[in-house]
Amino acid sequence: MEKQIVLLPGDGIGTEVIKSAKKVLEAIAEEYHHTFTFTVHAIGGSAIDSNGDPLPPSTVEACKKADAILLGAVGGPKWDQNPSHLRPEKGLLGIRKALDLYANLRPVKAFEKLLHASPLKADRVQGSDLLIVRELTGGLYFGTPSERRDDGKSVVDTLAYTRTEIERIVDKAFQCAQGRKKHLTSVDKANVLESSKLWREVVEQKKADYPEVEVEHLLVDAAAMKLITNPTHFDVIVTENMFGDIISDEASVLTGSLGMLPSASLREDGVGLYEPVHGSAPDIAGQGVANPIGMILSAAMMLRHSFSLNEEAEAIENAVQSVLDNGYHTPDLRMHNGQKAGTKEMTDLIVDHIKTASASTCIMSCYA
Ligand SMILES: NC(=O)C1=CN([C@@H]2O[C@H](COP(=O)(O)OP(=O)(O)OC[C@H]3O[C@@H](n4cnc5c(N)ncnc54)[C@H](O)[C@@H]3O)[C@@H](O)[C@H]2O)C=CC1
Ligand SMILES: CC(C)CC(=O)C(=O)O
Ligand SMILES: [Mg+2]
Repeated sequence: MEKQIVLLPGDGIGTEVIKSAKKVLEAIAEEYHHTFTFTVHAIGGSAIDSNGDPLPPSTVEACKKADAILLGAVGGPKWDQNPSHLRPEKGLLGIRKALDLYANLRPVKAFEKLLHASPLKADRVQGSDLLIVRELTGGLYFGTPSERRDDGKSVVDTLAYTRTEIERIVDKAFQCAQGRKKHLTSVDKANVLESSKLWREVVEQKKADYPEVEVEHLLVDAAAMKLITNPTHFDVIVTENMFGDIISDEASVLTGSLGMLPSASLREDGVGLYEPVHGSAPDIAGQGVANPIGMILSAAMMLRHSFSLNEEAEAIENAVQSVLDNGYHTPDLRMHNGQKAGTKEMTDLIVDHIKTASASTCIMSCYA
């Protein structure tokens, strides 16, 4: 298979972990006989520095032509005081909107070996396996007006959704639930917000189209509490943009680190951008210690969702699992035992495992 992949490293640890994903994909290409061609384009703070624009038109054009996109992370203190239109985050929001990537899938799975890396009690975390389906192109991050008023004495942000925008993300979540444990939790603030009342109405209406899926509604404050007190209660969670942003960082605590979580941002036709859930982590950038697993698992999601390469995606996931099972982990995972590894070492261990596993599969099939 031949595929064109656009890499958007961005800023901070984004530039470090994207190298890991590329290395892993190169190993997959070699072992499974695919041709992946990578081109690098600017986004975020580094694009402000190079092009005076957090999302240069050339980046958007390249992304539109690509078979899939991998993004590291954007942002950093250097650009924090910039005016809103020159913030790195505008680049990320801009590419999501430009490609209509409305469905953000954020799987959260507690690895057995890392149960003690979570500050939560291991017996609570054990067996956690949930999927957050976050609406990604509407809500507060995109509403207008969003501005200071009265010489800075007041301010307004706007939370707007159309029924159609809610319907398509709710449909996506029901479809995900159908392929999993058939339990859907819709998270909103329908006791206060009009937008949430419409959200709940749409979920109730869509229920009839997916009779096998059990549906519940939770208010976001209670959902945040239940997510860490009873995480195995959840299968698929569907929620609007900002609630999804917040509860997914919270859910990462189940895995031991924000650096573990991957994501896929999808358009209706399957076009996708894949990125870890974390940001540019300025506190550890440049030290070679960033956890590459969220980024590497995002590359696996790319293989599965954009290229239908399920076996190859599984090869990456199995390699990650094995390296963790062998006791290796980056320093963000607070473990009492095991072997600490940096970004490059973790990546090389994962690559080695992919190569060894593929070689042994070949030997077994040759003798079969
Ligand atoms: N998708 C994106 O590009 C995102 C960008 N940001 C931006 O990133 C910058 C920093 O934001 P923060 O609030 O600090 O969030 P962050 O996600 O960058 O970091 C939060 C904490 O988690 C740790 N962490 C995150 N990823 C890690 C990894 N792979 N390995 C080890 N530790 C990891 C960091 O060291 C930090 O202590 C800001 O400019 C923000 O706007 C934030 C979230 C998402
Ligand atoms: C620019 C932010 C909305 C990025 C973020 O925190 C996210 O998508 O998780
Ligand atoms: Mg976030």
